[in-house]
Amino acid sequence: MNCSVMAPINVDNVNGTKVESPAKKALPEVETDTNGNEHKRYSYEMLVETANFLLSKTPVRPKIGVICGSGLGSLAETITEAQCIPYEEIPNFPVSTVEGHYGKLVFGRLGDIPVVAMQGRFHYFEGYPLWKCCLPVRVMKLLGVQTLIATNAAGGLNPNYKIGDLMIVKDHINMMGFAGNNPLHGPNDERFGPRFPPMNKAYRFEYRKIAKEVAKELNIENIVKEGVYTCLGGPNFETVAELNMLKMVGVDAVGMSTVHEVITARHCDMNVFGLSLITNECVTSYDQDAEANHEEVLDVGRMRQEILRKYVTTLVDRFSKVMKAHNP
Ligand SMILES: O=P(O)(O)O[C@H]1O[C@H](CO)[C@@H](O)[C@H]1O
Ligand code: HPA
Repeated sequence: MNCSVMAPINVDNVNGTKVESPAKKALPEVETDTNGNEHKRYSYEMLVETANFLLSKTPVRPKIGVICGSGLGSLAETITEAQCIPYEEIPNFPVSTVEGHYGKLVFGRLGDIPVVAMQGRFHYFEGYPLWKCCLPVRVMKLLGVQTLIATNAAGGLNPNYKIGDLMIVKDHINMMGFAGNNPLHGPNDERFGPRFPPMNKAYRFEYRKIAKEVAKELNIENIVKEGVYTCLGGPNFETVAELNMLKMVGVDAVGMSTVHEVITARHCDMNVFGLSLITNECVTSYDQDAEANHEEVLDVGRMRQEILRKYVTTLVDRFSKVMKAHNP
């Protein structure tokens, strides 16, 4: 990736009109509903402003969006004709505070497919409410993105998983949602999606099937697994008792992200593929001496960067063919 930051240009925005790129400014994050109750959230108009700003900065019209997990930012380095926009310059965007998350949006091409990648995501433990963590997903939707590839680093709870394995996410358990913390909490804006979105097909079956075929073609099927992911609030790693409870309810990999992004993406009818890099073994016994740590997470990301780049680039190509077949 040779990242250029281009001068602002005037292009069609999501409403089909010409826009000037505005300087970054903070907009109010409070909306009042029909009963006069105030809710902290991004309004549709704020997100349109953010999308229009981005469209005014780049001629790329992305069809696929990639969220790079912890230590997986190098995924975006395969992007050609890249234009990087730091989060600090984007109206309404939070900033990344976690090591291994650069804090840039990268527009360009993977193969010949126009894409946008987040080099750095937002986590709840950084102090951002879930609706704020998920702002980029709705912005991607407004940019024209139809498919979201959400990657993450995760602890392997399934005893058959080894450090460095890749887990195709088959499903998730929304632990934070059990306690009422959901990115869709609050008034629903039908322009994004329905009040009660179904979630039983969160991770597109067709993409999971393709991902298994591609794993065979690339000769990495021995490290590619499929399983259930859960997100906890973090930032602390889990206790032994917590991990054993999660194991009992069918969790294969544990992290602190992704679930709320996927819920937001499905709410606005994006197709989703989820991929976890197993960066550490979850400690499920009091006899084990190991302790999870973020350095190891980043190291394993570096160790697997070549394979991940090749795998994700190939998946983008195959997914785009499916998208064209459904939407000629
Ligand atoms: O989910 P991503 O962003 O990949 O990061 C994972 O890695 C960090 C812990 O090392 C946590 O932020 C966890 O969520
Ligand atoms: O073991 C883990 N737990 C939670 N989040 C994580 N992110 C990477 N590894 C882990």
